[in-house]
Amino acid sequence: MSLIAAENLTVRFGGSPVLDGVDLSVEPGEIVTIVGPNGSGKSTLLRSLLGIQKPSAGKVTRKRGLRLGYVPQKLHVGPDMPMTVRRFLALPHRPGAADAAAALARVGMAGMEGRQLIGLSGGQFQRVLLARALLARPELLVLDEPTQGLDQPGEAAFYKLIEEVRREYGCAILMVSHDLHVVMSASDRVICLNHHVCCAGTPHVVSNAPEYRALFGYGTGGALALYQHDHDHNHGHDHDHGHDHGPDHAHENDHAHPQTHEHSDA
Ligand SMILES: Nc1ncnc2c1ncn2[C@@H]1O[C@H](COP(=O)(O)OP(=O)(O)OP(=O)(O)O)[C@@H](O)[C@H]1O
Repeated sequence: MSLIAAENLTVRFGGSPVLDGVDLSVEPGEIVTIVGPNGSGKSTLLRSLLGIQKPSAGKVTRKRGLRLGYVPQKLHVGPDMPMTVRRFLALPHRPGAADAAAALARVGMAGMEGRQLIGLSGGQFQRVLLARALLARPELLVLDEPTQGLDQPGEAAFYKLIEEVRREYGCAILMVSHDLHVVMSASDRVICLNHHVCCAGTPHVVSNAPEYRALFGYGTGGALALYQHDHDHNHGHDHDHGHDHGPDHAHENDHAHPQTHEHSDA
């Protein structure tokens, strides 16, 4: 049974629909990524699935008792709003100290409970948002452009973390992303949205679809094909440059280098 499904989902804010007859489902354990141009309705689709946005037509079905974790696109914390990581993790439900510590450790932020949110780097803040979402022990983790504003190593490290979380928690992941090369290496399924579903399927299929190419161009499509990546292969050389980047950059560049390998599990 699907964890979540949209059927003929339509959302209008006045004029022409922002979402028009969208069908989508997420199955247990899979990573599904939504790509699409600016304003194509990606966030609206996530908000509809989460129940924050009411559809004009169609319906959303969730598995009964579905445990959801949500990492929003942006969260502005101003200097006039002092808040520690510990307090932030307690919104809206206060976790036990051990659970909070474990969630922070899982995202590479062990012992950071007492830090002020305002003092965190972009990458550290994203990790705290992820830790907060993990406290729900989600069966489905929903992320809206989780690496916006991060540099490329930070981005690659964050996606690697998401893959690890998926493995450990066995949760499905539904995300919106603009980081096309990472999307293509880290997703089981890609949905290309432009108010309606233009095309959907494995990264390989989508990157070669004419509908996708019409939106993103041949240049990008070519680059994406290069980025398709076998998760299990050995690169045959060491990507660790011999210095410690700290938690923000605890990457091995696994998904940051062009590879000519085809995706083995696509
Ligand atoms: N609550 C709202 N009221 C009116 N219009 C809205 C509302 N929410 C979204 N829109 C409009 O719907 C369209 C799609 O917005 P949405 O944020 O879903 O797109 P997106 O694909 O996520 O864009 P981006 O890639 O820029 O984040 C935009 O034109 C936006 O202005």
